[in-house]
Amino acid sequence: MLVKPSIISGLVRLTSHSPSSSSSVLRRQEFLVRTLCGSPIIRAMSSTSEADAESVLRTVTPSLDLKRHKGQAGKIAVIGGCREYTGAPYFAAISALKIGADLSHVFCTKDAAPVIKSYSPELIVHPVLEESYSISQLSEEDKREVQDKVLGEVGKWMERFDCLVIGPGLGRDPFLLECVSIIMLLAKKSNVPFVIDGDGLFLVTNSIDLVHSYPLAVLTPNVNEYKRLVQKVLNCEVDEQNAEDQLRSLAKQIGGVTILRKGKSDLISNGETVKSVSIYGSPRRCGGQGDILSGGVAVFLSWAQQLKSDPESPSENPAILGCIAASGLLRKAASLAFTKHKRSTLTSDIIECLGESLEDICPAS
Ligand SMILES: NC(=O)C1=CN([C@@H]2O[C@H](COP(=O)(O)OP(=O)(O)OC[C@H]3O[C@@H](n4cnc5c(N)ncnc54)[C@H](OP(=O)(O)O)[C@@H]3O)[C@@H](O)[C@H]2O)[C@@H](O)CC1
Ligand SMILES: Nc1ncnc2c1ncn2[C@@H]1O[C@H](COP(=O)(O)OP(=O)(O)OP(=O)(O)O)[C@@H](O)[C@H]1O
Ligand SMILES: [Mg+2]
Repeated sequence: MLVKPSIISGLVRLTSHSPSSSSSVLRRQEFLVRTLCGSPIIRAMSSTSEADAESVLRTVTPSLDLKRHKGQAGKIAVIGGCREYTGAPYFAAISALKIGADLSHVFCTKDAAPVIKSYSPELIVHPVLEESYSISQLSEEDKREVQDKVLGEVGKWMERFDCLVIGPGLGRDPFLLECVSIIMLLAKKSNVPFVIDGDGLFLVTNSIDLVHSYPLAVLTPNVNEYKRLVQKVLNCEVDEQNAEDQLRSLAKQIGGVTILRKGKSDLISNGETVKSVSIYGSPRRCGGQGDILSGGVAVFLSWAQQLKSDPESPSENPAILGCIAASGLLRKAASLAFTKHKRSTLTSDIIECLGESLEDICPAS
């Protein structure tokens, strides 16, 4: 018997939206859903497969080895942080360290730098980005000089980084975004992978060429950011009934970049495969959880890239592995934080649970 997945999802909606599950009709519907979802036909027809996030985490996380030197477990840079937002770049950068990267830099505006530095002495903070208001009195020529200086400051570090996270708390200032566009070109020239999140997605959605066909680009849109991407690139609205196919088309249309669509289940595609991570996280939706994820993707992607030199390494694309690992770990940490803090769970509580959650899957010794 062939049953379309859309019929199944319709049935799931029917049962889950009903006020009571006590009637015999509903019980029959629930039985049908359970039976059909468990059938091999339906499993084979489903275009998405649930990733085994724990096994990916075990595969990509390097063992701690006394022979390794500082930097080998990852050097990450976050490009973000402006007058309004200082939390987002901090969350991304500190999460990278808490997961296991050796060094975490933040390139932010001059106003944001002292604030971010004061959150943590662990981060290396570069107050180099400029917003329009701070250069409004300058001539066009002087503005170009400022831009060159910004690019020089970031460029001299570029080849040392294993991955960039571009966008958490970046803001939308036009002068700043122009500089960040050129930083992306520099990263591509040096083959440095990057994760685009937050306002970085605002920039990329309006200039898709910045990431088009760059295989080392990962986009991590939330619900709003995804909607804007779909509208701009596919020229249509988000289609929840065909979410996996639409995500695959979107990634393909952007030349095979990897997209992690955040939501109740995280969906990941590079235009070919579609994977989901649905393990239970937390019902708290406090701001900043996406920032943890972007820092995590950067670290796990870097580790998965290192594995490529190993002949026994998994054949899966490192960007996909990085997304699966980061999503799985964030969800596990969010769940643990929620058991401890319930309604008062905050992003900082989840960050505190990253170590314990990873330890549970990949013990340090
Ligand atoms: N503690 C912190 O520092 C945190 C900081 N965070 C940082 O916040 C930034 C935005 O991320 P977010 O997640 O609020 O974006 P999202 O859901 O698209 O927007 C919701 C609505 O707001 C609006 N809007 C947004 N930005 C706007 C702007 N600059 N100017 C004008 N409108 C703007 C947007 O409107 P629209 O674009 O649809 O017109 C939408 O309706 C990003 O840098 C993120 O990293 C977060 O990571 C959380 C923790
Ligand atoms: N409805 C949901 N149920 C369970 N988990 C969710 C849900 N929505 C998002 N998440 C989880 O929270 C993480 C962050 O997603 P979210 O959509 O909050 O990002 P964001 O809006 O970019 O966050 P930020 O506030 O950092 O900008 C995702 O990895 C996802 O696993
Ligand atoms: Mg976000």
